[in-house]
Amino acid sequence: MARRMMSRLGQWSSYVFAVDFDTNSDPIYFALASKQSERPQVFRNVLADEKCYSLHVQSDDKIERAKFYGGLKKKLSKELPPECTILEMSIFQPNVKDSVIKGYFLKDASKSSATERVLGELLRNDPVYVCSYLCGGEDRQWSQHLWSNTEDGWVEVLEKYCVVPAEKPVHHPSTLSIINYDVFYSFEDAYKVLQQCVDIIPESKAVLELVDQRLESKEKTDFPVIVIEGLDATGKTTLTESLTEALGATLLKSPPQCLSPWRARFDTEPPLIRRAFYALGNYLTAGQIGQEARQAPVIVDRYWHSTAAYAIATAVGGKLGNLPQAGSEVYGWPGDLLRPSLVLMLSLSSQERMRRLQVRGQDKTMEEEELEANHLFRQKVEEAYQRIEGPACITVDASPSPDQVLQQVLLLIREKCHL
Ligand SMILES: Nc1ncnc2c1ncn2[C@@H]1O[C@H](COP(=O)(O)OP(=O)(O)OP(=O)(O)O)[C@@H](O)[C@H]1O
Ligand SMILES: Nc1ccn([C@@H]2O[C@H](COP(=O)(O)O)[C@@H](O)[C@H]2O)c(=O)n1
Repeated sequence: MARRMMSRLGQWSSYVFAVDFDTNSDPIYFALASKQSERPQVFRNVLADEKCYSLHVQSDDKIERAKFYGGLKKKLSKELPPECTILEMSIFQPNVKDSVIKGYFLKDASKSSATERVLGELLRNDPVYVCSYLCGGEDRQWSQHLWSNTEDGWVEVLEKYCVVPAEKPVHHPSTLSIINYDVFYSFEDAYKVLQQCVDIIPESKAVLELVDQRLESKEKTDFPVIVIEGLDATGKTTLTESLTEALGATLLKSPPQCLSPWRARFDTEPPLIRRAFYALGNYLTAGQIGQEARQAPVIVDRYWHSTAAYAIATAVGGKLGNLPQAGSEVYGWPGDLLRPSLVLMLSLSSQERMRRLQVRGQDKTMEEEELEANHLFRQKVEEAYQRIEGPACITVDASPSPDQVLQQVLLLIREKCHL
């Protein structure tokens, strides 16, 4: 296993390592070299005398990688000593899509050998490779030592590399693997992921059978299709119901009702699988839209913007500025997904949204917990919503009363859709 990794790191000169020591600042970027660099020390100010390690998931099967990585942090948190800090880490080739290898960097302030024991077990049993980082010599330089397990189960240390500074890349590494890992831009790409999950997630078969029976959606619809978007508790359900009545429209939602039996199951899966599920939900809804928009206007509660915005905001680590720039291909609309006539995004102050959440009193999903706890995540979702094109969303102030919001939206629809 480690030998295979060596072949991968054998090209280490083209790889950069990124460690997120603080989500509010840039990662520490470093590379590996056969000899020390005269440039400033890499880990100065972030490491003292802790023992440091890294582990990365390595498998040619992206489902296996996603599944194992999805459970790895929980496993490490459970088995490592509490004094061991777990930091996000990635190895990547700058500007090379799909080159990211995700993993963790461990700062171990414990005095025990528990961490090495846990890492040795992982190396022997799982698709990972493990390295340790040592600081030595008069010049206090850091070096990376690759582990390999031997036939009799011991861990030996293979060649070492010098840790040297690397330039900050143009794009944050987390943006290099969004396409077809966090967001799917074609039916086929999403479908393939669930096909590969049939053996490990039996529910995938039932979802695929439903998707195989989906209605074909036309590019153009006879009646307008209006999508209502927004964070949780902004008033989408309230507005879509009143809009449906006011316009004599048909109300649909994504994911569609027929996927409800499996939604909670796929919500527990890593992004690769979960987002493929929601992407297929949009295609199912698109088929229903195409059929219903022959007879009447259609109102849709969440659609592509929700799927892409939450996935991008979840995938992109660190600062708000790490989001791909507006105009990036990640904000594009799938070429094979029905485009609505109008997308309205309900906007609300955090305070009012939290009030409405509390008044509603429903259980919060993990994502709602994250939105509530993590201001940075909420900013990324809202910013990603605004950058999605094809069509872009129009922001609507959702703070007035339900009826005032309804009247405001009816005016917009009449203006934009000539209804
Ligand atoms: N314009 C409004 N003014 C005050 N309260 C509102 C308004 N619209 C909705 N609410 C209330 O806010 C709460 C959330 O509304 P609603 O369920 O429609 O939001 P939502 O966006 O569909 O939420 P979620 O996406 O989490 O399902 C409900 O208690 C609802 O009665
Ligand atoms: N088209 C969609 C709709 C939803 N999602 C994901 O589900 C989350 C919660 O949706 P609720 O309607 O239950 O609030 C949402 O935050 C998205 O992560 C999606 O991806 N695509």
